[in-house]
Amino acid sequence: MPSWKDDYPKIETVKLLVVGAGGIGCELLKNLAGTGFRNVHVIDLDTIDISNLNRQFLFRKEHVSSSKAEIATKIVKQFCPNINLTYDHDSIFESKFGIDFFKSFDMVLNALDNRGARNHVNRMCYAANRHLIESGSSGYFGQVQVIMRGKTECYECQDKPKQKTFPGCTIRNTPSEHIHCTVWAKHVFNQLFGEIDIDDDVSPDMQAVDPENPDSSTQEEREEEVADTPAPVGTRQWAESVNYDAEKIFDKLFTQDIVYLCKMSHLWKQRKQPIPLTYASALTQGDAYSFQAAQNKSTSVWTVATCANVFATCIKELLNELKNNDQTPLSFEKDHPVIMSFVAACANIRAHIFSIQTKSLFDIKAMAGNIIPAIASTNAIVAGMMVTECVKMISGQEADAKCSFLRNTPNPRGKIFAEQEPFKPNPKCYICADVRSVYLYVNPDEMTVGGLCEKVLKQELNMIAPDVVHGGTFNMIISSDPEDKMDEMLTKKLSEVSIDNGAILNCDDYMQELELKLFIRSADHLKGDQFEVAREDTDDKKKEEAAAEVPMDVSQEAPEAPAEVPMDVSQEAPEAPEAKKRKVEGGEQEEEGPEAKRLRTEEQHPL
Ligand SMILES: Nc1ncnc2c1ncn2[C@@H]1O[C@H](COP(=O)(O)OP(=O)(O)OP(=O)(O)O)[C@@H](O)[C@H]1O
Ligand SMILES: [Zn+2]
Repeated sequence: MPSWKDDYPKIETVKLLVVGAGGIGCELLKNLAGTGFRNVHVIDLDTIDISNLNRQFLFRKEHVSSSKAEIATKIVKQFCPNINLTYDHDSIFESKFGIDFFKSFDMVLNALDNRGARNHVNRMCYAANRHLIESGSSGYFGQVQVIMRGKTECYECQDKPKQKTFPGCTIRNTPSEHIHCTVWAKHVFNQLFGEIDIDDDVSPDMQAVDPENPDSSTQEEREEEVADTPAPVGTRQWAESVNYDAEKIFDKLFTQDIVYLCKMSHLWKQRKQPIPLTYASALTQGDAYSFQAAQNKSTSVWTVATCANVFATCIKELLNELKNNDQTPLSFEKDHPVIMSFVAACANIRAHIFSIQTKSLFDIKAMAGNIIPAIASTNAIVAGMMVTECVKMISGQEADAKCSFLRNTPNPRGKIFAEQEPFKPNPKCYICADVRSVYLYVNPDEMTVGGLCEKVLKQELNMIAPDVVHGGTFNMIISSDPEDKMDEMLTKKLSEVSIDNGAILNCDDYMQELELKLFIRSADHLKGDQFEVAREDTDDKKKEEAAAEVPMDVSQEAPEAPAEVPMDVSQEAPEAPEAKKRKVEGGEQEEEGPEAKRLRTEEQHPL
């Protein structure tokens, strides 16, 4: 039987790197082997979880807890012994996977599940000048993006919508939906056992103005309400002072803090007041199942008494885990039964207190882990499209390469599968443009150098080990070399190291071979480490727009119709690109980035 190999002989010689051996990765490896690819290396950091077995078909029950990359390699080799398939059980962020490593492959295929890793591979492929095929799926939505340096958009050319965040005061003071309680419970977990982030405080916020009724109280009234009550103490500090006694922690979180909240009467003028709950009374509310018994009831809603029991057991278990790990902070992991049960119990008790419907462990896990059901057939179609594009790209048909989308409902042409030409690179992209710049809006008297490093450069801009030099003073502000001993510098406010409005910072990430300029713009309304980033200077943009504006009465002409959008992708007309800052912290949901709106393809952008 004729095979693709006859028409595309390069299939047998090219070397491919596959990053991720999960839902899409398993399908992809099987397809590559079946198509005749002979040289493939796969990297995955994870081990097989029982919940993967329904769709990651290379894995069986006996493989649970083994390396995904290792087992995928072993099983593919069983049905395709000729393949030279090798693996690493590691994170793609490891320094051993540097630019030279990427250069040792002809092409890279991503089968990842998070933006940080995708951004990183995008940068490495850009620096190594290797084509990349990106993929993603989310329920019935699937997407494949072809990325060719200098020819197409890169993965980061357009801003992507941020994950939904909630105002801090809703989480701390006035939850109205279960998700608010779940977010709060995750913060409680971090406060007690994880890395403390001051933005994740869980005690009542007495400064908070009611977000839904901002005029319902004055500052004086709010201070008056709680004048005779000492402000709540930090959760970790409290827990340590009572030796992590579960009952006492329960009573602080669900009795004392709630009593304090009730005193903030302006919050309860138009909504139901929460009802404080003691540990002793919680144990009397319904059947009290043990932690073990509760695990078998993951799809039923636990009683308040069961939640209290689970809460207490989990505190003991997590404290032991902390001790056994030399006090290394724990991090939230939805597949860790004790952590997840703690979060579920805590969220449900809070929901109960605020008269919000409680939920099952299963449902809370989906919310806490942002789980959208993974569908095997979506992954299979996506992996199939990746191989099709890969074959085109290795065989001189780059011009025919397409981005493709799978939708959950047919488009106006009656299709659920759509293809589109890849877009040209965005000249304002801070990864693939010739001049790379980012405008950073901060309050230089409040943001610290440490905040700049962790929150802006690492978390927002996904740098791995940034070095930063002040463009005016040439002083080193941040160093990736621990020998430079910059600890004291990290505690300084930006203004103390001459980073004020107009300053330019030269940032460099050695591993990603990424250099970019950070233009500082002072924004006094921002507090602490809050910041906003933009691809262009929004002040200049506004001036340009004002200068270009035609006085209303001079032109009566209708605005020009916008350029056509490829039919298959969207029937909506594109909106004029607009410079919009993205608010990153501070809680409000962010606006879409400038060009993200252009095509209105967000529904089809699960990547
Ligand atoms: N930095 C990274 N380096 C290597 N592999 C990674 C990295 N980040 C994520 N991955 C891998 O990418 C794969 C993505 O697969 P998938 O989306 O099916 O996720 P999953 O964890 O297997 O499933 P689920 O999230 O639904 O439980 C995972 O196997 C994950 O371990
Ligand atoms: Zn780009």
